[in-house]
Order: sequence, then structure tokens, then C-alpha cells
Amino acid sequence: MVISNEKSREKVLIVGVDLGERNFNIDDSLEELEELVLAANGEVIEKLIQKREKINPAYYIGKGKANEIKNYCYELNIDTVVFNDELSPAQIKNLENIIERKIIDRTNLILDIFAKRASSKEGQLQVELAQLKYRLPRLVGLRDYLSREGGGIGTRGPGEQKLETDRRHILREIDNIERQLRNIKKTRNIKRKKREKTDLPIVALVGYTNAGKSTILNKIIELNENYDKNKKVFVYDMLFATLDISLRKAELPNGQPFLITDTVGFVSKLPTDLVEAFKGTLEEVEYADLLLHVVDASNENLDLQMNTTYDILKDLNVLDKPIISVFNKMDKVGDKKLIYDDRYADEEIFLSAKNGKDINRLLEAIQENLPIKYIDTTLIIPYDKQDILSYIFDNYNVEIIDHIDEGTEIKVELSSVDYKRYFNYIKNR
Ligand SMILES: Nc1nc2c(ncn2[C@@H]2O[C@H](COP(=O)(O)OP(=O)(O)OP(=O)(O)O)[C@@H](O)[C@H]2O)c(=O)[nH]1
Ligand SMILES: [Mg+2]
Repeated sequence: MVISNEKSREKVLIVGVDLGERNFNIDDSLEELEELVLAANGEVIEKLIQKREKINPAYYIGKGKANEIKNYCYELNIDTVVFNDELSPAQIKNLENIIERKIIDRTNLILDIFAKRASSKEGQLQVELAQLKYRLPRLVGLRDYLSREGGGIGTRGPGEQKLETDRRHILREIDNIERQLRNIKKTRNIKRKKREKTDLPIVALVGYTNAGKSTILNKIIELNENYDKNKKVFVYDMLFATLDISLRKAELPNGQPFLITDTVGFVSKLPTDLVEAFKGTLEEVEYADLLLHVVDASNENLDLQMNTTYDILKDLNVLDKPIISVFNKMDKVGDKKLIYDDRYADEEIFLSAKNGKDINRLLEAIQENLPIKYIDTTLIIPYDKQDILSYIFDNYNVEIIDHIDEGTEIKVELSSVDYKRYFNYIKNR
């Protein structure tokens, strides 16, 4: 049980149904639900499991069990009851009528967490859209707490703003958001085209929620900021004027510049609607040259979490990219033997994001696995720089365009390292 000192946490009772399915462990699943509740600023006071042959279409659980929950809520001073699956509008309404507490299902809970975490404009719009679509058929069941100020879990939009409750307003808002998203997509395609011209390799961090993706990203950026103090790498700043903020600049030990992007964490039983909604933000994964699959090695459900991530990556059609599995939080593992089945990784690396040396090892692993990219470039090499010209002739297929006053004009596909090295000689840069 989670003990919290924060008085403001909502008191939550969680409920799961065990249908005895193979490959499904109700205890693991509820443990994860408890972590999700915590992430949504709730505190789990009690858990209930009901074994059933099938889900009750009217109440999800049995009607008798619902009455039992009502009593628990009264005795334990529970604010909110969270169910481990998505509930139909009718189930929510019926449960509310009996239990007389706020009823939240797994989908709504996950939407709530995503609403808190979405940071980009697009991510926020996508979450809000998914929330409004979820809410539309459930307005009757969700009663008055939806419109209440500070209604807690399940009532907050991105940035904690209050979500719309009027049906006609919701429909108009859905239209409005969909239009905004179409525009963002257009802009993104234009930006991507610009980026493809410079063609820096992209590394995407993917993995289960709480695995340590953002921590690793921040450590890599920090390391690079330390390098940057001694080096003036104006090239980047210029490139970055045209990039999304979700893509950050970094450099490998050999000087190769690359872009790195964080993604939203995956969770199991991710509602299908939300997977669709998030395909947009996960689009960077589709354009990545290498995936860092971050896993929390200290988590009991390591294998389940890795499989969940791989299922989503399979869905996105990206399993053929180079993948490095990063087993993070090794400081918490101790002597425990890790049991998992990692079919898709090209390399596995074990580390602790908090350790700077480990981050250096990770950068080396990226360097080894990152496919080299070549960039179509036109250079003008001054006549007094014959050494550069001969280096390029020795290492590339070169097409001589012209001999002009400033030097020899050549066309060549440079590796990104050389692109950076000879940046000063690029024509019309
Ligand atoms: N002990 C330990 N804790 C870590 C390590 N790396 C990250 N953490 C902690 O794990 C928690 C989650 O880290 P995040 O970087 O936010 O995880 P994330 O994968 O970005 O999570 P989502 O954004 O929710 O998907 C934080 O409290 C980190 O401080 C590690 O190597 N060791
Ligand atoms: Mg994160």
C-alpha cells in the first residue's frame, strides 16, 4: 500500500476483475493501477478483486459487490473508485447510482495522467481531444463533479484547465481541436522537409512509463552543455532555429552531431483511442534512425513492460530499426537475476542514468549502432586549401562543377561528421 503524506491526495479504492485469462496476472495489473493512481495524485486506500466468468454488462462487477463497495467507501472515507478496465457509459451511470462516489475507469485515469504530462502544444491538443471524445457519451454518468472546480482525477484537461461539460460546446471544441491538429501536422511536415536537408541522424528514446527516458535525455544534454562551454558550435544553433523543441541537439564522442527526442511513456492496456491519438507524437519514432529502448531493470514486471513496449513498436512498424535496450536503474537491482526475453535489440547496455560514466558508455553504444548518414552538399574549396580538396577526393565520389574566383566548386555527399567539419565551405550557407 502506498503511504503518502500529502493531505491533498484523493482517497481511492481500486477494483479489478479476474477472468482467469492466461498471461494475465491480476495482482501485477492492480499493482500497476496503483502506480497510475499515484501518478494522478491519488492515494490507494484499499484494493478489491472479484473473480468472475465474464464482465457484468450492467455493473462490470456483480451488483452485490457494488453494494459492498458502497459500504467500504463509507467506512474508509473514500472519494473515488477506480476500475481496472474501460467502463461503458451505462456501467459508469449504474455504479455511480449505487456507490455514490466518483467512478473512474482505467482509460480516464490514463488520460488524466497524460493531460498532466503532455508538454508540447500538439501533445496537449491530442490528449484534450481524446478526453473530450471519451467524455461525450458519458456526460450523464459522470454527474456533477465534472463541472466542479478542482474536481480531481478525471476532471482535468491539459494544464489543469477545467474540461468542457456542455454537449454542444464539446462537439464544437472537438471540431476546433481537430482543425488545429491538422495545421500543426502541416507545419511539422514542412519542418521535417527542412530538416531532411541537413539530415542529422535522429535517436528516439522509447519505453515504459517511469523507466527513466527523460532522465537519460537530460543527462545527455547536460554532458553536451559541458562540452559546448569549450567549443563554439554555432552550426547547431542555426539548424535548431528550424526544429521542434521536442528534438534536442547532442554530439557523439567522435564529434558526430545528432538529434535526440523523448517520447511519452507507454503503459499496458493503453486505450486504442489513445494509441491513435498518440501516433502523432510518436511520429518522430517513425523517422528515427535508432531507438533507445529504456527499461526499468529494477521493476518486478520487467518482462511485461518490455513486451508492452515492443507491441506498440510493432504497431508503429519500426522494429526493423537499430534498437539498443537500455537497462536503467541498475543501482537498484543488486544481485537479482534479470529475467526477460529481448528478441529485438541489437545491443543491450546496463547502467544507471544517475552515473555520468554510464552515460558516456551509452553514447559510445549509440555511435557504434547509428547508421552513417550522408548529406548532399555543394562546397567551394579555396585554391590554397588543396589538402582539404585531396582529402575529399580520396574519400568520396566527387563531381567538379566549376572553377570560380573563390575556388573549386564541387558536389559531394558528405558524412555528417565531415559536413560539420567543412561547414565553412558550403556554398550559399
Ligand atoms: N534509482 C534510480 N532512479 C532513477 C534512475 N533513472 C531514473 N530514475 C528515477 O525514475 C523516475 C522516473 O524517471 P523519468 O526519467 O521521469 O522516467 P520516464 O521514462 O521519462 O517516465 P515517463 O515520462 O512517465 O514515461 C524518476 O524519479 C527518476 O529520478 C536510475 O538510474 N536509478
Ligand atoms: Mg518522461
